[in-house]
Amino acid sequence: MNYIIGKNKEKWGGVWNVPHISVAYLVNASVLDTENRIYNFRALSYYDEKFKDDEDVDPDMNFCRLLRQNGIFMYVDNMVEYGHLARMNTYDITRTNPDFYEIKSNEFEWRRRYIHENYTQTLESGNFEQPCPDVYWFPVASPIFCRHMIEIMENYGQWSAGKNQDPRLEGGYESVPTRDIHLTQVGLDEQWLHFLALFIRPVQEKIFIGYEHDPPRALMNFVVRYHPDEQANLRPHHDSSTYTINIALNRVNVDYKGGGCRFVRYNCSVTDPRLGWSFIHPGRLTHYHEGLTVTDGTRYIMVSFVDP
Ligand SMILES: O=C(O)CCC(=O)C(=O)O
Ligand SMILES: [Fe+2]
Repeated sequence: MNYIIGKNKEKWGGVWNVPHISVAYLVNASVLDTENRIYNFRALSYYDEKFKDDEDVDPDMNFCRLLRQNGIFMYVDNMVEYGHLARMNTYDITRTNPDFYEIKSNEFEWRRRYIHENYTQTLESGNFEQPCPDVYWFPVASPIFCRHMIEIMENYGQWSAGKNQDPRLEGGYESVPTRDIHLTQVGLDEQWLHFLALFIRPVQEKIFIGYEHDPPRALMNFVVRYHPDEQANLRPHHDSSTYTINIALNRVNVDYKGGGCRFVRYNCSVTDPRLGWSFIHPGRLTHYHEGLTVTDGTRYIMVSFVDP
């Protein structure tokens, strides 16, 4: 009912007196006044002497029955936006930043919290900045996205050695290794594919016209950590991707100095990445590129090789 009416508020908006409500309600505190003991607040809907041993009594039914018996009216109201219920059954509180894992089950909240405030407007306008030839740049991740991603990785803590031998890979060998953590290691790989399909694919289709691959595939999704004493840069290479996503998770000249990405063929560097903005560029042939040296602090980026 709420769905149908919600779409036609002018015509159908109102407040209805109803005999039964469930799941979510606003209750005037006086109704639950413990002095009057109409209901026992301790067990709210369950408590009723008569049914206290009956496990089959539905809590909603019993609660509403008690209200009716005591002459307390119940209403459904679609005139005011009170919010909505998040799904909690998928929520895994053993994770660092469990909200971040909820992109599929609580997409509405996820989007509001983790997507950059200018993402939609940029996508709709179709005006994407192009700092180097066929390297485009767009806002996608909110500052909280960036912080939560770094926290998830640092909390997990098992950064790779940045060596050629890499037991996480099928062949056991990475020719251009970074010090990184893969999303599979923190249980975010499925969520990431959803993120690519929802938020990256529409941008890609507007920029590289005629390439349509739905849903996008990606096996290599990882956060790189650059630090002068660890890995400070990345030598020129191609990515094993049709296109690559590279999101800046922290701020140049605030969190680190130096860094950035240079495209060798065009002798073009982007040295002023913006927090939560992503590059999108072809992975092979023309876009031979390198990670420039970080001279101070720690630089974090989220990289994804899409359609390998
Ligand atoms: O440091 C950068 O921005 C480049 C990273 C990169 O090319 C990669 O991880 O494949
Ligand atoms: Fe790369």
